[in-house]
Amino acid sequence: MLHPVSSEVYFTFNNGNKVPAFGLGTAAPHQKLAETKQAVKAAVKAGYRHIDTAWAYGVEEYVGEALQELFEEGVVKREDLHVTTKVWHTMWSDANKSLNESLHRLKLDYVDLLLQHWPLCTQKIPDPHGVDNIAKEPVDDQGKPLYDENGDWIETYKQIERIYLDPEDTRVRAIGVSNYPIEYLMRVLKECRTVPACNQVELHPRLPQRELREFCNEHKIIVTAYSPLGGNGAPLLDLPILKELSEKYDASPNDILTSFHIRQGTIVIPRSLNPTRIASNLEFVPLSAEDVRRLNEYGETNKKRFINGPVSSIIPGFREDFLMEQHS
Ligand SMILES: NC(=O)C1=CN([C@@H]2O[C@H](COP(=O)(O)OP(=O)(O)OC[C@H]3O[C@@H](n4cnc5c(N)ncnc54)[C@H](OP(=O)(O)O)[C@@H]3O)[C@@H](O)[C@H]2O)C=CC1
Ligand SMILES: O=C1O[C@H](CO)[C@@H](O)[C@@H]1O
Repeated sequence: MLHPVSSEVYFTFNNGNKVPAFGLGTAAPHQKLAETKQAVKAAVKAGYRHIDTAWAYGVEEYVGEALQELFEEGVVKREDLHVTTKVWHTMWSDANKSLNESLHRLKLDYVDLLLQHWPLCTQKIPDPHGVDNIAKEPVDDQGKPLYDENGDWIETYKQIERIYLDPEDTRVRAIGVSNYPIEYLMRVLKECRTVPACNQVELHPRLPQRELREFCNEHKIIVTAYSPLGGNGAPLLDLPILKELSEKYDASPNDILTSFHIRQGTIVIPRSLNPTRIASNLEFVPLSAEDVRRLNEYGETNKKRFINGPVSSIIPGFREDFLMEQHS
């Protein structure tokens, strides 16, 4: 039986919109932001139809240049692409402004999915190295996070929802959240009209997030796995269980890690700036249910959250992991 390549697998959001299960992540290292343009072009030419980006990555202009050239070259039409962007926590009270800045840089008049990037409200602190000269992770001289004490994290989702529900506003096709724990999702389900289409969270064999995935599945919120390879340098590629499964299925560790998500109905958005890697990691590996279970079970005793820090450590789940890392 022929298996589809990962870029041919589509899921359906709770609003009926289709979304490619496999996408390209674009959170490039600070010194390589401009390389995002060639990465996006290589990905779309290789068959990717889902680009994940964000106001905070500082790459939207490069993504926009790539998309404009791909449209002009006839490689792909806008309607055949899914583009996600996100509202950062320094812009917690300015979702509309953030969206407009993203659309301008992306050279698009709509995005397929707008996410609240973090359920946090932080202060706008000047930083020449930040996006729009605003510090990405504002902290004081002692490293203490500078939250906006007037802020309520749900306000950002409510602003995004107002944009989405306005029949005159065509800038957003679906809305969702990122880095939301169950407790925060429950508050949104109680206080808001729109069930998030997606919750984008760190997800991989060292952080399987079983309870969160079950909650999201129960409420028809599609989970998107970020940092599926473990972030910079892809530390997860060296897991012993991956070497075993790579041999068993005659597939690369990358393809095992991404297929693991698609097999369980999770969107996955690996990042690479390497055109050869981008073009080569599209094989969908038909992992058995037992091997999917084993990969999820691995994290029960080998837990590791790669994306965390002082600013995110007030979020349930992140807090415990941050303290554990501090004392390990
Ligand atoms: N919502 C949120 O808060 C977050 C969202 N994200 C999203 O998820 C995406 C993916 O997560 P991210 O943390 O970027 O990282 P990934 O887990 O996707 O890993 C990317 C890294 O893996 C490397 N890599 C890929 N393949 C190989 C290989 N075969 N051998 C060696 N190294 C390899 C890449 O290097 P190279 O470029 O050289 O291939 C890069 O350094 C992000 O880009 C972003 O879009 C990420 C974090 C948080
Ligand atoms: O989306 C994001 O990407 C970076 C790390 O890759 C993280 O800080 C942010 O949440």
